Amino acid sequence: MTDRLIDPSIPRDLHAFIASLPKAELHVHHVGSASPRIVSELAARHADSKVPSDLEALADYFTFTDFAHFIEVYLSVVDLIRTPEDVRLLTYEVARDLARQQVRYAELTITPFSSTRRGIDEKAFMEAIEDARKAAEAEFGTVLRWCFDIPGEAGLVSAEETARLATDDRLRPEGLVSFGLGGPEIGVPRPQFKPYFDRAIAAGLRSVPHAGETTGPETVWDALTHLRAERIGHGTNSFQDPKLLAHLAEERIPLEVCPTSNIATRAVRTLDEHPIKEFVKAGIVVTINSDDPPMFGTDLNNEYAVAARLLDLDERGLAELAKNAVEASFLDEPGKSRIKDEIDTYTEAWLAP
Ligand SMILES: O=C(O)c1cccc(C(=O)CC[C@H]2O[C@@H](n3cnc4c(=O)[nH]cnc43)[C@H](O)[C@@H]2O)c1
Ligand SMILES: [Zn+2]
Repeated sequence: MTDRLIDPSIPRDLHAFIASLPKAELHVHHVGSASPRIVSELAARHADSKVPSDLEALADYFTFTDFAHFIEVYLSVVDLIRTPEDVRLLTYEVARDLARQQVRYAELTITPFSSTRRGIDEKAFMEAIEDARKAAEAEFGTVLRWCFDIPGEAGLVSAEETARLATDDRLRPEGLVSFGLGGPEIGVPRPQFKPYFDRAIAAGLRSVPHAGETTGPETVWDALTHLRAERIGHGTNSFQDPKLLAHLAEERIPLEVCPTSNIATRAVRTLDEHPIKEFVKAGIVVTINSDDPPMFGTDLNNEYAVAARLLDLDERGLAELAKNAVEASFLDEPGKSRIKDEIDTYTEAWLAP
């Protein structure tokens, strides 16, 4: 972690514990993980883009007035990814950044529609992500899996295309495990996506839509009822509905909580007002994630430090949080046990006198 991200209210040794803690990341976007170095390299390569290539200007560019502004900026970065080699490089570098943070397993949300509609060949796109996935696992030991998400605001044409790319046996990549729904929620009702989620689920994919990030608890109910969500992306506004909190806890539907993202997109005013504490109090399985880390000036380690502060966690509490993510993942049982054992061994060794 860079010094810029060190929270002075957290003891330095807790930061050190987090930095080496084996972790799983369940909610992180492909393009949203492009490091400033990659964005600046691509922006310099494509001079017609409005994305600045200067690192300082980039920090300003990644300051958002609201969620709509965030999506506008996000799409300008999408515009920089123009060839299968850009896709491969981005994916491989994202894996490197995850590995540096001791992330053993990550489910990366990819929006293939945004790339194919911009002219990248669909087969070449799949080959690029798979090639990077295999290289990353061999070289860094980080296991990557994919979630293909519908960019809801782009309409049902994007839903159809995403469902096709996710379920066509000639295209569907080996690493694909789940199906999601992203983008703005306002004016994009969840129920209209039911047929596409039905197809994805029938093809063996797991359902992980974003919901309750920028709209209320009714969107989370819709995601559960119509899209058969097994985890909820964000779910932030669930706190407004005690019945929903009880349901999420009872059914053990994990929330993919991304605290800094919620502040950066102005979905929540301040970290101290974040409802994560209410989720834990309600008995919900909380997982900690980074969403679009460089765009939000964060990384997964920093999100764990934020959680430690907001939930008043020590090393054992942080280890439990890390195990929640492993348990809520779509990794197979032996894979889950391996990472959970590694977390326990690491924690006990750290705490040994
Ligand atoms: O690609 C297009 O042409 C396009 C056209 C219209 C709308 C869209 C989108 O809305 C793309 C949204 C994009 O945002 C990603 N994302 C990243 N972080 C988040 C988040 O915290 N909440 C929701 N969406 C997020 C998402 O994966 C989509 O790729 C695209
Ligand atoms: Zn997200």
